[in-house]
Formats: sequence, C-alpha cells, structure tokens
Amino acid sequence: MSKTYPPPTAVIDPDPSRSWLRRAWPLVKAHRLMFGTALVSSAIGLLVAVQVPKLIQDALDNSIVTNRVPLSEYLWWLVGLTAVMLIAGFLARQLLFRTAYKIEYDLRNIMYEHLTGLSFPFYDRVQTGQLISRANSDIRSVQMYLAFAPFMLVQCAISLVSFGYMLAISVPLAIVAMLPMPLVFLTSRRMQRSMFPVSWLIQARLADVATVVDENVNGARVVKSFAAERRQLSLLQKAAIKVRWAYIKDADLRARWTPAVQNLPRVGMAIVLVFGGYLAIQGVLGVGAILAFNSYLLMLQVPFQMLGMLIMMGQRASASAKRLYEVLDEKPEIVDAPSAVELTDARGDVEFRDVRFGYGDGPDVLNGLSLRLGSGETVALVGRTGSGKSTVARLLPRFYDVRAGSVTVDGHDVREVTLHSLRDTVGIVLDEPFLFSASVRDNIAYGRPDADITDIERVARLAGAHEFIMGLSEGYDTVIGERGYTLSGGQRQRLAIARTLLVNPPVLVLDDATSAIDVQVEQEIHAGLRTLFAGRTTLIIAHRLSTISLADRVVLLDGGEIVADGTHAELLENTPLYAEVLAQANESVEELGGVAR
Ligand SMILES: Nc1ncnc2c1ncn2[C@@H]1O[C@H](COP(=O)(O)OP(=O)(O)OP(=O)(O)O)[C@@H](O)[C@H]1O
Repeated sequence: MSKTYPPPTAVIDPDPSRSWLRRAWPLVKAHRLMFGTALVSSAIGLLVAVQVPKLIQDALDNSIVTNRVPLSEYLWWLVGLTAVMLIAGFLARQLLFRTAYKIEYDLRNIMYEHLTGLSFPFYDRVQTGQLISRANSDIRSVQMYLAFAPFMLVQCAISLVSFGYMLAISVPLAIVAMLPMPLVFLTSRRMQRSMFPVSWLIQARLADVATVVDENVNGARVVKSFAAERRQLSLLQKAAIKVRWAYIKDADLRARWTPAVQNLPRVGMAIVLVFGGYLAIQGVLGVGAILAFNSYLLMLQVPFQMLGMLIMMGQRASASAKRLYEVLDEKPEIVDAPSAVELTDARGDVEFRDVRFGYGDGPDVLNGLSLRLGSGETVALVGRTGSGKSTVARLLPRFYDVRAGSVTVDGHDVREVTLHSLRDTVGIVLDEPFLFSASVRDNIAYGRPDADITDIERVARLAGAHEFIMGLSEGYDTVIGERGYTLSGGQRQRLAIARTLLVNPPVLVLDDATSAIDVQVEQEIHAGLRTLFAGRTTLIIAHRLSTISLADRVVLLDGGEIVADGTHAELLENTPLYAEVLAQANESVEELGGVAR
C-alpha cells in the first residue's frame, strides 16, 4: 500500500480579480502561528541587537573613560543580550525556513493536484514539459517573496529604532550620517536592476540546456540511428556557451557593483568620524557615542540595501505568480456533472448516436457517427489512417466531450455518470503504452495497487506476458527502465493489456494495442485474448487481419461516419474500400479471404 501524505493546508484564492498577493495570502495565513513566532523572534533579536552599541557606548564612557561603573556590570549585560540574540536568531531562522518550505510544499501540491485534474484538451494545447520546469522556478520565487519579504520588512522597521537612538545621541550628527544612505539605496537598486535580467536569462538558458540534454537522453535511439551525435553535441555546446556567457555577465556585474554597495556606508562612517570628532573635541559628544553611532550606521545599511532587493523580488514573484495563476485558473473541461450518478455493474451496452466531434476549434473529425456495441460483443473498428478510429476510442472513457449527439453506456450518457466510475467501467489500452520506472508487478498492478501476485500472474498469462516476464532477471520484481525501454514494443503492449485487464473492466477498448506484438506471438495469445473478450464488450482498433479475426463484427469508418458494418467476409465481398484499407496494412489481399474462411 502506498503511504498517504498530508494534503496542502491552504488553497489559492480563486478570485482572479484580486491582486496576486491577496490570492496567495491563504498560503501564509495557514502557517500564521509558526510564521508569526518567527517574525516576533526576529524582531526581539534585532531589538536586542540595537541595544548593544548603546551598551558599548555606556561601557566606554562610564567604565573606561571615567571609571564610574565597574566594567564587569556591562560585560554581564553583554553576555545576557548575546544569549537572547542567539536564542531569538535560532528560533527566527528555524521557523522562517520551516514556514518557507511549508509554503513551497503547499504551492507545489496545489499546482500538481490542479494539473492532474485538467483534461486532455489542456494537455493537447500546452507544452507540459516546459510548463512543469517553469512552474518549479515560479513556485520558488513566490515562496521566497511570501516568506522573506515580511522578514525584511521587520528588519526595516527595527532600523527605525536604530535611527531613533542615533537621534537621541545627536540630531545633527544623525542627519549628517544619514546623508549617504539614499545613495546606498539607489546603488543597490541599480545593482539589482542590472542583475535582474541576467538572472532571468541564466534560468531560461539553464532550461534550454536541460531541454537539449533531455532530448539527447530520451531520443538517444533516434540520435544514434542517424549518427547525429556530433550535431546534438554542438547543440548542447551552443546552449552551454549561452549559459556561460550569462554567468560571466552576472559575475562581471557583481564584481562591478558589490564593492560599491558594500563600501558606500564607509563614507557615512568617515563623516561620523570627522563631524563626530569635531563635536567630541567641542565636548558635546563622548567617544563612546561616536563608536555607537558607527555601529548603528552599519546596522542601517542592511535595510537600505535590502529595500532594493525587496522591490526586485516583488516584481519577480508577481510575474511568477501570474504564470502559476494562469494554470490554476484553467478550469478542467471534463468534469462530473452535479447530477452525475455512479455507473456500477455495467452490462456493457455501448452506443454512439449521431456523434459529431472535432479537437479544439478544429474541423469535425467525426461527422454524425452512429455505432452500437451489444453487451459482450467484440467489434473491430477499421479505417484509413487518420480516419478517426482513435478518436472514437477516446470518446468512450470521455477523454473529450462530443460536439453533438451522445455516447452512452447501458443507456447512461457518459456525461451523466461520474468520471471515476466510467473509467472503472471502460478500460482502454493504447498502442504506445506508457510504463513506469517500477517493477513489472507494480506496473501491472497500477490500476489496483492492492492486487495479489496470483491475480497479477493470471492476467499476465492471459495477455501472453507471463513467459517473458519469467525470463527477466528478477521475474515480476524486475524493475523496467525508463518508460519500459528495456522491453520490446510487443512486450510493453502485453504488459499494458495485463494492466488494464487486472481492473477487469466490463468494456474494453484496444487501440492498436497488439500492433507491435509479432504475428506469431499474437496467434499464440489468441486463446488468451478470446478469453479476455468473452463476457465483456470489446472495441478493437486494428489493421492486422489476425486481430480483426477475433471480432464478431467489423465496422468501417470513413469520412467521420460508419460506412459499412458486418462480418469480415461480408465487408470483403461488398465493400471495396474495406479490402483497400486492409491491403494497405497487410501483405496481400489474397490472404484476406483465407482469414475470413
Ligand atoms: N489531440 C488531437 N488534437 C488535434 N487533432 C487531433 C488530435 N488527435 C487526432 N487529431 C486529428 O484527428 C484526426 C483523426 O485522428 P485519429 O488519431 O483518431 O485517427 P486514426 O484513424 O486513429 O489514425 P491512425 O490509424 O493513424 O492511428 C486526424 O486528422 C488527426 O490529425
């Protein structure tokens, strides 16, 4: 049994008219206790830190210069304050990072849960690979802003206290010392501004490299068969050079700006030294005050540098959030109707009535198609390539909705039953089955993870897979490579058939599902296939005669309609198009009659 993990603790506000921050607010609110404690700890730590320069000032003035108070008293205070800062700093960081990663966990879950809920038309429209890799960096940038921006704001707020202390020491000195601060802010903002596009560029170019690498690995077979390794390598080099350029540009900008941003506050310190020194000589200020002043100035520098960063982070997070919301606001097109009923114990009476259908805004692929499959009947659907056979198959489990007409199972329109029960009732095996990088056993048990090995073996035998599975190094426990590439096409198809059979659906659709199984093996598993088809309604999409011969009835699809319906022999005799279609897929027309007899 697979372990269940906690669901996300919050949702994104669904109202698209609200600002991105408002919509994301529930994510922060869900962790308010932890986050609040982090912020309060941070504030306490900073407030205590602000006391330290003042303490040093007093120690210097009262113990070292004038010897009025024993120095040890200040030392104890310093030890105490340091302890508080340590504890507060620990709590603030711990809780802040925890909150940040919890927000990220929630956001990731919300995002992928939504993606899995979206229907086929969405996946037809978007490039999912890119969408997912982009979502990862977008999630990170939103998380960073949500968690760290309030933290930075606390720092900025506390810096006002530092400034208050500076004013208390000397108003003119405080004002003069602050003069370079706008410059610190402007320089760090300019630094962020020039570095911001480069950091985006780095991300985008890294994604390009990842795409090239991904294609090289996944398409390794094609690359090698065309001996195109050199070409692929130069593609990678081109992408890698672009990444290198962006990184060097980044380092260049950093080298240019960082020393300026870091050293600018020293101008303020110099002013304090000159003007403060003058005031000290005049007897207006103590030496300790000058020292304290400089410490406050250093403390103030951080928020001024941060403000620039905060603005940039905000811009980036806002752009990221908008992209995430674009996906989150996408409504699944195929959903349960409010009045949907459960389809249970279906007999498997299937009917397509005057079905009109096309993809997206495209032209009609099916044009008034009507077809009935009686309970327990096996029907082969034959047609030219591109005639819409797979499309018919996809409408039955409601991967798409019809434009007009209806598809019914046991008299229930598929739009009026729950998707879950419909897809339990209609099992579909595709011609290019996707297998997971897991054991053979887990792959077969995908639709029924609690199935025991006896059941798994039984369906594997029926699908003609048991023999070859036993020949694998670890039998049913053999982990098959990515997407099942360690198996042959025919072996993959047999596993896919077994996987669907384990669910035991009353209606079965095989969409070219035996095309890669060689004819001889197919003959061998025919007995198994016949057992499979018995007692369930089966729609087989096939080009191969041997597969068609398993059907009770054959229907011919052309121009989006059924143009002939009957036994193989009848169609062969009366419908020239049928013979033509079969001839394209089979060795010779002469054989056709042989199979029919
Ligand atoms: N997801 C899709 N989005 C848009 N158009 C599609 C999609 N799938 C198929 N089509 C189009 O619909 C038409 C019918 O395709 P379909 O795959 O149903 O044909 P088919 O008879 O199964 O073909 P084949 O025998 O080659 O598998 C084709 O013109 C195809 O280009």
